[in-house]
Amino acid sequence: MYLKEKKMMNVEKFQGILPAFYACYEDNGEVSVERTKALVRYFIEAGVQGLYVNGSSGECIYLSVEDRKQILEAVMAEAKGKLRIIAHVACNNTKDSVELAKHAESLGVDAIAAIPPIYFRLPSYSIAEYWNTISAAAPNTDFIIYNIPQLAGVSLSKELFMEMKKNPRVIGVKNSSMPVQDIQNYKAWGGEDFVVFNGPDEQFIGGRTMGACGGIGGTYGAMPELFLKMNALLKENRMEEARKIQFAVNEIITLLCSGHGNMYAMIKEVLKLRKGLVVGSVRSPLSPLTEADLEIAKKTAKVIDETVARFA
Ligand SMILES: CC(=O)N[C@H](C=O)[C@@H](O)[C@H](O)[C@H](O)CO
Ligand SMILES: CC(=O)C(=O)O
Repeated sequence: MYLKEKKMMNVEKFQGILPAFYACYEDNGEVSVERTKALVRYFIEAGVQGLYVNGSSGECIYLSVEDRKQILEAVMAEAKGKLRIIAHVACNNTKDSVELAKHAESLGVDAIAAIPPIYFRLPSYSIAEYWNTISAAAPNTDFIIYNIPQLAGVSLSKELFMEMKKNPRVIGVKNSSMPVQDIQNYKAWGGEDFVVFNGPDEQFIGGRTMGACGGIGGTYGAMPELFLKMNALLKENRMEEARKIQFAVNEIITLLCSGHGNMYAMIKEVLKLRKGLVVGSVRSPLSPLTEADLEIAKKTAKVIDETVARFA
């Protein structure tokens, strides 16, 4: 008798809490390798399952191809073998995206991901061709579709989904649309081992309940303890307790968004206050914090600490 090695299911492999990684800058605004590595170490210590690198929260839209390579290299240097790494590689033109896809594969990431091309409203077949060309540039790496219609201006229709399903490397969708039913649909169309991540942090428990195996989120980094706790409670079917945390988290997200400066600048300040991590501010045209925002950051950090002490 022999033991046949069981291949790990994708829904197991990508289970859990995968914070969207933030761009880390020097004080002069250039990408910081050291600060990037320090942020990775923070996430490892926090006990998250993986990271989503160079996505919306990573300010990908304002980074150069070189910046993005540098960030991913720094992340992989710290995280390889310790965290699942999904590299978002879309650049709004096929050529640069292909370059980043090849680069990501060469570093051994667990998956690549891409938004659709923005600005011009392209037909579905152009979007499919864009994604498939990117995927073909990383032929040994799984591909995840990033559906974020409110920002990208395109939503992942059934037609486009079915076209993409023909590509065997397409294993999942990171779904940031607001209807949680989209998650149910992608699961139903994708099949048992199709991975769907919840996008909107404000409805994490909703997305998980509708079939998401995990979440990728822009605010997880400010309070990973709370998302990890919600996920653990959901696994034990302790919905009432998870809901209490979700409601508290949503108040925190409202605070994070209440400054004059951009939410990611607020989160980075909160990281400094809570954990002593210095990762710089945000890149223009995103606005940095004002003096008055610093007070909001202090209040938010305090609320997070109190909420963690209460629930996690
Ligand atoms: C639109 C957007 O950026 N969505 C992110 C990813 O799905 C979320 O993680 C948000 O950052 C979060 O829900 C805060 O609104
Ligand atoms: C999830 C998210 O916010 C990102 O794409 O970075």
